[in-house]
Amino acid sequence: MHPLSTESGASPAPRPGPHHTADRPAVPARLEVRDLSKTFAGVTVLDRATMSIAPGEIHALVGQNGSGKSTLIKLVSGVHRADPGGEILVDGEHVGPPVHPRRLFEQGLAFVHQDLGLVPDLSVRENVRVGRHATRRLTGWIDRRRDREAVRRTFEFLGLPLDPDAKVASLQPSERVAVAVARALQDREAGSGVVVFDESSRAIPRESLPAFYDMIRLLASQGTAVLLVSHNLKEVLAVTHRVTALRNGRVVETGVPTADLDEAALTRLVLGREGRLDNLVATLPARLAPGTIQIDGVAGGRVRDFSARITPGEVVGVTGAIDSGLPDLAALLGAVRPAEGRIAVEDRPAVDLAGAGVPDLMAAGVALIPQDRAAQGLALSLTVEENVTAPHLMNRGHVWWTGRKWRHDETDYVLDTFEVRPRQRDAVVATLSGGNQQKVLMGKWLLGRPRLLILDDPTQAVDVGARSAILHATRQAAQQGTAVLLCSSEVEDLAAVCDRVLVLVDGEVARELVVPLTPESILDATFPPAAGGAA
Ligand SMILES: Nc1ncnc2c1ncn2[C@@H]1O[C@H](COP(=O)(O)OP(=O)(O)OP(=O)(O)O)[C@@H](O)[C@H]1O
Repeated sequence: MHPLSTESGASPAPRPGPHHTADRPAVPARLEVRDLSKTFAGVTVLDRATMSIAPGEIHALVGQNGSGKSTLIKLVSGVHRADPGGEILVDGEHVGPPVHPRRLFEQGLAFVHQDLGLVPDLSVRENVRVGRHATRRLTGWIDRRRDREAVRRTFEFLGLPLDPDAKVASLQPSERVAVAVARALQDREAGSGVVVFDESSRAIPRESLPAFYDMIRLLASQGTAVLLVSHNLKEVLAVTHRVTALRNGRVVETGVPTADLDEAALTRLVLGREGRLDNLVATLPARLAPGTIQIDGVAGGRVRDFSARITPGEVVGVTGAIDSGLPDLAALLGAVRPAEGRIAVEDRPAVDLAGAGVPDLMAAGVALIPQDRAAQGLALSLTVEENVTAPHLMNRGHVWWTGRKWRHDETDYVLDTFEVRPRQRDAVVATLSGGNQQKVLMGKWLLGRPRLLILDDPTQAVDVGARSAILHATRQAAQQGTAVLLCSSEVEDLAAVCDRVLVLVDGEVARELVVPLTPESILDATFPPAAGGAA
């Protein structure tokens, strides 16, 4: 088995202990939610959700973008107040709603969000103990020695020998997750509590995932319950014991044993229909158009020298390990980060990235669909229609009027192509779920028919159905003459849509793969087995 494949972290966790036996009283669920509902402005987005998790269980919460997963988590964590009528119990004790953060802490409910909420410049000790520092009795000063001891004990329990004085910025991604977990679980007995990982694995590169899964299994083996919110169906199948699926705000199935599911069955559970990821290179073959896009000598961050030649109509993938420069590349090419290098689009004058900004690239026909959609891609306080049509007003509108029909039509096209939910042109983007925001962003840039489209991990945070729609739209954009550069570590995505894949090593293109591509061939070229050393 490949040391870095998802399977390397994939042996299922031991099953949690039985809920009750003939000679022992029934053990209450570690976490139980009963009939939790949430209504925003008259719209019920979660409707009487009920589920329970046993001590020692790893439970998955799955569902399409906008199905209500985050809303359910936010009701349990007290970020949102549930509609009247529901109940949250931990170890059989009522904890809300309303939920008080202090009560959650006492009951051992801990939440690890995708961004982890750590301060990179502070030490492990400072991050873990913030708000809970031990103080000296007489002076009230922070007692670093006691803090350090408390942190060391917590890491012992997690099986990780982390130095409490190390800066968080210097840690591996999986170690950072451990710091977030340690902060959540400190001062608590081993085996107690519930840890909710809300799409946390998105913060972790592929090569560090096995270590993260091992930590989850260790927590569960000690009796802690784990709730894993995830769009990654392979991860759900590999790591969890049971699954709860939400669809349109309702629990459609709960407590389904993962052992009874395969990827197709889990996809049906999420989507309510089949959702196979086709090989789009075969179904939508390349239609190369005349012209060339030449990228030369791009450098910045860990990227030392990236050059590529792309033909309009071609989808070229770029991949690499976390330290290859891949995470920096799209932002450099899109002039979002300071960069050197040049991009020449067909016969237009080359854009010098050293002096260029986003408007220069847009004028040259280059569009970047960034990862950080809130900071770089979307105006969160505007509506879907305003976001989708804003970049095109100058082309489609008129000096005196902006036109309404084309704006409605193009917004409807995006809403339908990507199945954005809710399907409302006037929905404020901030109120959409994360995955639905991603779909709006993709549609917004595809409508502009760019000459070069740079995609930065476009399927992160999207459900299995939207992922297929996004990859389909990518291939279609290429067929209409756009040159596409897809920067991604998702080997299934790359294999499904790319005509070629460039592999970055140490900031330079080290290998080039051509069709036929498979996830395995891309993985092997990215992490050659001889290199070994899985995390
Ligand atoms: N503050 C809010 N105001 C109005 N509607 C909201 C608000 N927060 C969430 N919603 C709506 O509630 C629904 C459920 O959103 P939620 O974020 O729970 O989905 P999700 O399953 O977590 O999606 P994703 O997988 O994309 O993160 C969506 O239709 C969303 O637009």
